[in-house]
Amino acid sequence: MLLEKAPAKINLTLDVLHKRDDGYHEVEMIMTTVDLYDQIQLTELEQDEIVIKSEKRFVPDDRRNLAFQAAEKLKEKFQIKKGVLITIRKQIPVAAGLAGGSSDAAAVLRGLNKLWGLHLSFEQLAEIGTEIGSDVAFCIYGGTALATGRGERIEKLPAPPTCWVILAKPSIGVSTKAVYGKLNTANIVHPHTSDMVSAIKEGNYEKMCKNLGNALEQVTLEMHTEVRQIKNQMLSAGADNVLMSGSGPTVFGLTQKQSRADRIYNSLRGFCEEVYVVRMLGKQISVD
Ligand SMILES: C[C@](O)(CO)[C@H](O)COP(=O)(O)OP(=O)(O)OC[C@H]1O[C@@H](n2ccc(N)nc2=O)[C@H](O)[C@@H]1O
Ligand SMILES: Nc1ncnc2c1ncn2[C@@H]1O[C@H](COP(=O)(O)OP(=O)(O)OP(=O)(O)O)[C@@H](O)[C@H]1O
Repeated sequence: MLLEKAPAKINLTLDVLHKRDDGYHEVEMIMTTVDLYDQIQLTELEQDEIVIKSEKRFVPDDRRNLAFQAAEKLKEKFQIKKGVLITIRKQIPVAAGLAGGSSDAAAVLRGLNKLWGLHLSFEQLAEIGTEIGSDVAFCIYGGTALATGRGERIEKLPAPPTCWVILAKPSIGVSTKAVYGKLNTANIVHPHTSDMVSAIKEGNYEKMCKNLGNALEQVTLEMHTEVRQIKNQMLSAGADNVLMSGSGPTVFGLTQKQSRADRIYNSLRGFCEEVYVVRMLGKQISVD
C-alpha cells in the first residue's frame, strides 16, 4: 500500500495567445501548488483490474476518472499485469479550476511508478500525463512553474513570496472546455507574464499582487455573477488582490497578514460553502 498527496494548484497568471489548429489554445501561465490536498491511496489487487473508490459525489468511479486513466496508461505502456485499488480522499473542490482531477492523475503516476518499480523520471511521467490532460505535466512536479504550449511545457520557478491564500468556490461547477469555447481571442486583456516572473524571482509581494491576471476570467464572470460577488467581497474584506483560478469558478485572494486572512475567511462563510485558508507550497514534489 502506498499513499501519495495530490495538491491543488492556482494560476497566478493565465494568458491565451491564440487558438491552435488542433483545437487547443496556446497558453502562457504561471501556476503554483497550495496546501490543499486530495489523498491518494494505492493498494495492490490480486485481480488484474483498476478499481476507483471515492466517497465524494460527482467523482466518477470509472474510466472517466483521470486517476483511472493514469493507471490504465501505465499498464498499457509497460504491459503491467497487476491490479490496483485507487482510493481518493477528495478535499479539493471538484470542477473548480484547481486541477483536482489532474493532480489525482499525477499522484497516481508518481505512486504507481514507485509501487510497480518502473524507475521513470518525472519528465517521462509528465509526458505520459500530457496524454491525459494539459495540467497533468505541471501536477507531476508541483511547486511553481511557467507553463507554455497547451500547458504541458514546464519551466521551474522559485517559490513565490510568502503569503496567505484564501480560496472560495461558489456552488457551481465550470467546464474548462465550455470556457475556452466561449473565449473571444480578439478581446483578451493579456496579463504581464514576464512581470510576474520577475516579481517571483525578486520575492516582491506587491509586484506579484499587481500582476495577477487571467484571460479566462472575463468569460466565467459573464457566465456566473457569483464569481464577481466573491471577488468584491474578498477585496472589501481587505485582500491585496484577487483573481479567478484556471477556468474557475474558484477565486483566490492574497494577504500577508494572518488577521486579515481570518477576516476574509469569516466574511465569506455563509456566503460561500467552500472556503479555505492555505499557503503556497513553493517547493516541488520530491522524487522519492
Ligand atoms: C484552465 C487550465 O486548467 C489552466 O491551468 C488549463 O488550461 C486546462 O487544463 P485541463 O483541465 O487539463 O484541460 P484538458 O483536459 O487538456 O482540456 C479540456 C478542454 O479545454 C480546452 N483547452 C484546454 C487547454 C488548452 N491549452 N486549450 C484549450 O482549448 C479544450 O477544449 C479541451 O478539450
Ligand atoms: N479524480 C477526479 N477528481 C475530480 N473530478 C474528476 C476526476 N477525474 C475526472 N473528473 C471529472 O472531471 C471534471 C472536472 O473536475 P476537476 O476537479 O478535475 O476540474 P478542475 O479543477 O476545474 O480542473 P482544471 O483546473 O484542470 O481545469 C469533474 O466534473 C469530473 O466529472
